[in-house]
Amino acid sequence: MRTKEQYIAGLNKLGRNLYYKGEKIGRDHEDLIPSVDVIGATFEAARNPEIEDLCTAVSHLTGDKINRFCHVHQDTNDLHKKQDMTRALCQRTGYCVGRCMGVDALNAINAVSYEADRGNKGETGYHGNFLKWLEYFQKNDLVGSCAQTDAKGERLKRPSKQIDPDAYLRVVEKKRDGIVVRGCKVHITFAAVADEILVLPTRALTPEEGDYAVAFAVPGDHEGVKQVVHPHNFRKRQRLARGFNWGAADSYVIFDDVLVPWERVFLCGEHQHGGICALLFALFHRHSYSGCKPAVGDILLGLASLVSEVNGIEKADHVREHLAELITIAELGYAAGYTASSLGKPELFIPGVGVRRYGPGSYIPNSIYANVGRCLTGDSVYHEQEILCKLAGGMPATFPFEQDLFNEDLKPLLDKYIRRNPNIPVEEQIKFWLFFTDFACSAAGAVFNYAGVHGGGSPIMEQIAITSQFDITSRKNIVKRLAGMKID
Ligand SMILES: Cc1cc2nc3c(=O)[nH]c(=O)nc-3n(C[C@H](O)[C@H](O)[C@H](O)COP(=O)(O)OP(=O)(O)OC[C@H]3O[C@@H](n4cnc5c(N)ncnc54)[C@H](O)[C@@H]3O)c2cc1C
Repeated sequence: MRTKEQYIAGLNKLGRNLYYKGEKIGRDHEDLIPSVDVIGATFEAARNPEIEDLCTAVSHLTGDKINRFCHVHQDTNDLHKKQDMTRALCQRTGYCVGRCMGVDALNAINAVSYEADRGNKGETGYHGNFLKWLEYFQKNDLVGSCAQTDAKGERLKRPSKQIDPDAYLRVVEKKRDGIVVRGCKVHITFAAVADEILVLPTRALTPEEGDYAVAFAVPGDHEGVKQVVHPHNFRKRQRLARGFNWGAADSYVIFDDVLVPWERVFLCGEHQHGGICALLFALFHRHSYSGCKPAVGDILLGLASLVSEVNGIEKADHVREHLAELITIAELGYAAGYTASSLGKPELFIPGVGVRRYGPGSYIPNSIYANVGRCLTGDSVYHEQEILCKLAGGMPATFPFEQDLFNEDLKPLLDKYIRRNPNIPVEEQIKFWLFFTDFACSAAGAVFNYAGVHGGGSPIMEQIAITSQFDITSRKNIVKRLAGMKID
């Protein structure tokens, strides 16, 4: 396994294909440092005796000890550990830990490449390609990002009905040495600081949309790949350092006629498997959300509880109600993920087919529970913010800048007027309000809320997943029986 320093050294060897504010930048740009530190924390955790059991696994390919973010889940215990690792690391860094997109994508592709080869009666070698790539990925302890979301053009039109056929990434040419792909994947988190980008389809596809059914992996700086990067960082600090300086960076990843060698192609043309790959990545990712969202819930609860203390209102009745609500959302999200892990099997619900054994025996979380947890917690994001806003009052919106807090003319006056609870030193109150502002009332804070609602799919997508596979008929029959009605 690599150290954080080795990861950074690897990043700095990548070619300059990142565009930011009109310039080409290196991966050592100062606005990417918080993102690098977040991913760096996943390397440190794998070597930390306190948490290494959660953060490492034994490779089913080589028997080597590997970072859990590179692992294919072999049993329900692996699913539980991924969920708990995600919660623990998000608590440590203060928000998204970034490496789950890669592990979720590789687990989806592992199963889909196997099934596609089986469907093709062994005429394709997708799974062999994938396992070879996976061994390289695990041995070198690489960081993967997942590029699923396409530009998508007109929302109500399918890929094949778009005016611009490149609105969804597609294969434009098949050559002897590889495939040529064109398109743009948007909002790709941490792609700028990842070693590898795993690409897979966004949606269900029809037989004439085989060119869109493509999955592959390329290095982050692969020839023809351009990334337009948007970092989300907190306001810079000079004097009052945070416990962890969290940040993220999302990219528009443009594939400008990119040649992908055949050995890195894991699916190419099988439209049903393309749709299943989209669904399966979303499922693994919604399961990861049952780890990260409860961690964000832990931070929201800490903020709500501390802000009540700082404001001296902790004994007020409405505070108890709000704290109970925050705990309920986070813990129900966790419980749903826990159940999804416990009920995990090498099985998948396939729309129009039903539940069937899927993949080479690796474990897939239960889809109903992964989806209901994600739906509940994603839909609660702005309600949680409303609770924080009600408890905080207006302070986070107008809190003075750090330079003013330390200005010698102003410091005694600001200390005097910022102080609320006499039992908490004013310096502690200042640090608290600065962090509260970062988290709940900043540009980066606003981005997290969008990520909380849409990451892993908008709530409507979970509602479709839930209602399309839940046995609603049997519930109608319960009522019919109780009501004395005829059951068909
Ligand atoms: C901060 C952030 C990080 C992300 N990270 C990643 C990542 O790492 N990798 C990745 O692949 N993706 C990532 N995503 C993308 C995320 O999965 C998408 O935002 C989500 O799936 C919604 O897609 P969209 O943004 O294109 O929304 P849109 O599809 O534009 O949705 C906008 C509205 O249109 C509606 N709509 C869309 N299509 C239809 C339709 N056919 N019929 C009816 N209504 C429709 C939607 O319900 C919604 O109300 C990230 C998103 C965010 C915000």
